[in-house]
Amino acid sequence: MSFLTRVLTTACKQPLEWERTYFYQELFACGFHQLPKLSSSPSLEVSDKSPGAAANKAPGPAAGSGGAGGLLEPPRQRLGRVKSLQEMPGPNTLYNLYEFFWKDGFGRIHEIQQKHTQEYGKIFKSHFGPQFVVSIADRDMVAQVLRAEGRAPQRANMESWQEYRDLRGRATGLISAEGEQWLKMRSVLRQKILKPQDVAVYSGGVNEVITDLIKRIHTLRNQEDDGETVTNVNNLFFKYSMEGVATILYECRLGCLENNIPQQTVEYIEALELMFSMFKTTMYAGAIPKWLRPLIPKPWKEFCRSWDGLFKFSQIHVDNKLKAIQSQLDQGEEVNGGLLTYLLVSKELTLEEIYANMTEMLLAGVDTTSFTLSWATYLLAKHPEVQQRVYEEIVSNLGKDQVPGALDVPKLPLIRAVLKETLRLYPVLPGNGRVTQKDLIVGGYLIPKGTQLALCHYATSYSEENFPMANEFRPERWLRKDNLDRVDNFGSIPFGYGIRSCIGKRIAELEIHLALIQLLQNFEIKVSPKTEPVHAKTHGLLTPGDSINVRFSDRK
Ligand code: HEM
Repeated sequence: MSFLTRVLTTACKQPLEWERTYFYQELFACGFHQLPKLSSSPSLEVSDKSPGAAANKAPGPAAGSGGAGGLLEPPRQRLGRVKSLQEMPGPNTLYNLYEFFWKDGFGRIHEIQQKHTQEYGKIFKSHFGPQFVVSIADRDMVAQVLRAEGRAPQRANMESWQEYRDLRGRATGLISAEGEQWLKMRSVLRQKILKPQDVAVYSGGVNEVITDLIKRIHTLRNQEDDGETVTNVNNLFFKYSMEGVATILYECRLGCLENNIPQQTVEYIEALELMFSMFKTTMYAGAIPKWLRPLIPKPWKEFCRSWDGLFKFSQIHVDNKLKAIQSQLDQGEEVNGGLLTYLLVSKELTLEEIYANMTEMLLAGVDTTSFTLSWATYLLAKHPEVQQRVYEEIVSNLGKDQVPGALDVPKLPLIRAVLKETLRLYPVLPGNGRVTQKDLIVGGYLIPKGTQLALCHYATSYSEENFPMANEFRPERWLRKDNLDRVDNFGSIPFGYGIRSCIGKRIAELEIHLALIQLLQNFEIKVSPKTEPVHAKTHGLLTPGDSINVRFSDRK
């Protein structure tokens, strides 16, 4: 999902102006109403908190109900002087070019966020040649920006994605669409996968995939001398995530966890790898104007080749489903199924839109989930005492063998806390982007409409103000002491927030929670002597920089 990093480097673009009618409706649907009710503030669009001040409060929902459209002028006497972008600190262009192109900054975007926050404060500007980005690394300011969003927020300039789709006559999916087009698709898809109860029906299918995952672990560890180690566990979780998400999206099995993976699936994986391997080339290519493509054709050609592969794969599976539905209808049978069946039968989206959304959701759903599972496994192996507590919680609620369903997960707050803490320490998307759709005053600066914002989630996740002992793995910090206790925190919003947040959040949670529960029921996960401390690197997403090798010892 290299769209994130494109966000960080693409140019400002003038967006459309939107009203904000559906914002809270969607916000509540996303379950984010549990976020802290925070202090009152003159309006949603303004915050008088200086960047350096302690971040304990963010503008509250009530404040957000203020009108549609442009900047609500703050009472000047409260805000003091509103500063211009010229006055905002930040690294200069030359330094950025040196850092990114010479010192391989693209692999360290997460660390650079932290470094720049320390050097320039919680709001700073950066230039990448002609491109201009305002970075925000403060949880209150992030909250302010996201809560002020209109009805169709613009994530970033997705020009190259759009160009490919125009070239091939393809539709846009949720990730690449904007404006009314995005709103239409989002309102269809959100009805089917945005709430925990929507995805609970997929527990059975996901559990079948987990059975195969466990079989695969047995096969892999038997190939090792110690009979326990699985090297580069991310390879395994990649296959699990792909199989799991395809079970939900395509309503079929792909065979990723078999010894011999079907050719079609192998080709898809190659296309996906190509998409990621060319991440850096694409970044460099972003700076190359179109007229130079005849001279430097490779990045654009590879980009198109990879998208061709991804679209082809989705199209095959969507068409298969369509044929199956048609034959059921021809025989007068009732048609039942999941998301894809619903989309094909209801015709709320065109066939091209269905291809595009299936392609983009699969792209968004595989690596994100597998990296998170890899990190969670790594952290549990490194913290046996935490693992033991989680295991005891599972055994006392479900026993050693009971296969969990989605409805069991709320009984296991620690497993949920493990996922939240994993995503705090390793947010798969270390930052996110927005293009402002109206003038805003943030951190005392006037940010004009059309400015590219980078929301620095990695930096806020590691801020001691937001999370005491931030470098430590402490899942308990996410446990609620009582019903009134609020543990959600804008410092860590790994799935984003509000109307344009991750639509696959509930799918990812289902896949990860159920897999972790069954893994712990079956195995004690231990660090392998083959594993050095693993550091994160940015490669489009925040990925493990080295192989994670773990031992899966049978539970006695
Ligand atoms: C641990 C796993 C995952 C993480 C951490 C994650 C995180 C994110 C984030 C941060 C965004 C951007 C939100 C924003 O701009 O505010 C996003 C968008 C998106 N994600 Fe996920 N994601 C995960 C899994 C999935 C899965 C499993 C799917 C699909 C089945 C998926 C589909 C999408 C789509 C389609 C979007 C674009 C939504 C839109 O623009 O309306 N994601 N994700």
